[in-house]
Amino acid sequence: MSETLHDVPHLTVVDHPLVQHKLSLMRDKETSTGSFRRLLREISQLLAYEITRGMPMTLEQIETPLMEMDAPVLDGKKLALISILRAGNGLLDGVLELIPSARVGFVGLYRDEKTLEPVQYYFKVPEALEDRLVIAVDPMLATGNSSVAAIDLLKEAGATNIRFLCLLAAPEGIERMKKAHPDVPIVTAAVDSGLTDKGYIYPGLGDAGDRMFGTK
Ligand SMILES: O=P(O)(O)OC[C@H]1O[C@H](OP(=O)(O)OP(=O)(O)O)[C@H](O)[C@@H]1O
Ligand SMILES: O=c1cc[nH]c(=O)[nH]1
Ligand SMILES: [Mg+2]
Repeated sequence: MSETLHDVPHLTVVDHPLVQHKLSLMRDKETSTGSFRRLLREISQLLAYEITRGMPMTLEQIETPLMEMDAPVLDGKKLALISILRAGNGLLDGVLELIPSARVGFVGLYRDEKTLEPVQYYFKVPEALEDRLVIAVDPMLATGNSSVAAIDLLKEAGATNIRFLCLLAAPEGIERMKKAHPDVPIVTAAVDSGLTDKGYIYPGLGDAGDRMFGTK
């Protein structure tokens, strides 16, 4: 009852009207920090629905008030959600509400503003990654440098079944991920036009971490 890797497309854009409406509100520069955070949490749950498609299932015998039945339930080890700090936490919170039993890990990375290369400052992930579906979350896939580095680290730690969840992607980042990690399906709410010369997604929504936490 589970999907194989080949059934999951490399890129899925969730074009559901609710996702698109909330994303437009998030893009608006007048949207407050509080609303931005709330909208991201709401969208993350809609995206989580898509990225968890095809999770392994098994049948468990239960008794309804009327009769016994073999009911489908999730199978296998608890999945691992990996937040790419800091902006990943905005997606993590919502997904965790939907999958409260998930194990959680953190990869601390920030982008050097000049080189656009990721700088690592933290790494802590659940045990037995090799036996789990691993979902890495970060709202922004721009050059792809951060997500490629985070997934390199997850693979080094043993992960073999990884998916990547983001809110906005640039074509450049998708290409980079496809080259470096063709085995990692990506789910996003939108693919924008490109990158500015400073590496920002265009038209984008600005710096997700700053907008989420009110920093600048
Ligand atoms: O695809 P890339 O070009 O690597 O850019 C994307 C990265 O940039 C942002 O993080 P940032 O470095 O701003 O750190 P933050 O989450 O702490 O704000 C974002 O959350 C991604 O991690
Ligand atoms: O547009 C972008 C690109 C990278 N990181 C962000 O937060 N926003
Ligand atoms: Mg940032």
